[in-house]
Amino acid sequence: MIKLGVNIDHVATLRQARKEEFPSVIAAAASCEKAGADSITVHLREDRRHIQDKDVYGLRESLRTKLNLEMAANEEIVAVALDVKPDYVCLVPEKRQELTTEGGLDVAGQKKKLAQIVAKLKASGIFVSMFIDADIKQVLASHEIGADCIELHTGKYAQYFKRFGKNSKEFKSELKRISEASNKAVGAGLVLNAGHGLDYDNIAPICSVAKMNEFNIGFAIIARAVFVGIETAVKEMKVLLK
Ligand SMILES: CC(=O)[C@@H](O)[C@H](O)COP(=O)(O)O
Ligand SMILES: NCC(=O)COP(=O)(O)O
Repeated sequence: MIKLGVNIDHVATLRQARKEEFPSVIAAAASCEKAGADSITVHLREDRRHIQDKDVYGLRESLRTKLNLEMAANEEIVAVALDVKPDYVCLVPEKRQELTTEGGLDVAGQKKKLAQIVAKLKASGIFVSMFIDADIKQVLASHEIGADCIELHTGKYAQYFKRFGKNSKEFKSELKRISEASNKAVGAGLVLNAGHGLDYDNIAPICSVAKMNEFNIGFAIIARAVFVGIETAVKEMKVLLK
């Protein structure tokens, strides 16, 4: 069964709307774990639009499963990661003006810088993942710089599912691209994860990708939780990963 990492950024989005102390990110994570989440993902952005440093430190103490910290490859955030020591770090691209993550990290274009950060994180016992597009060049570069894992960006997969439909040539071509990048990653000994824009409608086709380790899913689960509660929303997604 493919594991489920739940990204709880948007519990913090709601809290930050009023700069309140509730809804609690710590309590949300505990509910996700109770419902069967295999890990909890939070994205500590440079602009702190949702997750705050205190959330990351609090989750480090409170989680029973694993803490996956998504972050940009910058000095300030790397220092936080080295202090918190999450189980996993996933290096992602960030642009302040972006609504959400728009693409994968260009690992191939900055190998020297990223290799140094990967080495520092791994020396602290942190498992390092690279958030990349389904591009063989990026997969090979991730392996070259010593990453343990890749997380394939499924934003285009989700867009094409919605815009063209699962039987369209556009969607099938993107799923094929994901499968090819996945095979290359597994062949290189990388752990294979995927995420971004995955939801209850589009999750089935990507479950067929061989050796998929874990999906990181956030927005769709938190949106569903508004109506059914977070435990039910997580359980409903877990069932789809069987
Ligand atoms: C990297 C990725 O696709 C998401 O995990 C990321 O967290 C999206 O950023 P927001 O959560 O700020 O939308
Ligand atoms: N890395 C993907 C993630 O953690 C969640 O992305 P989304 O489901 O909120 O789009």
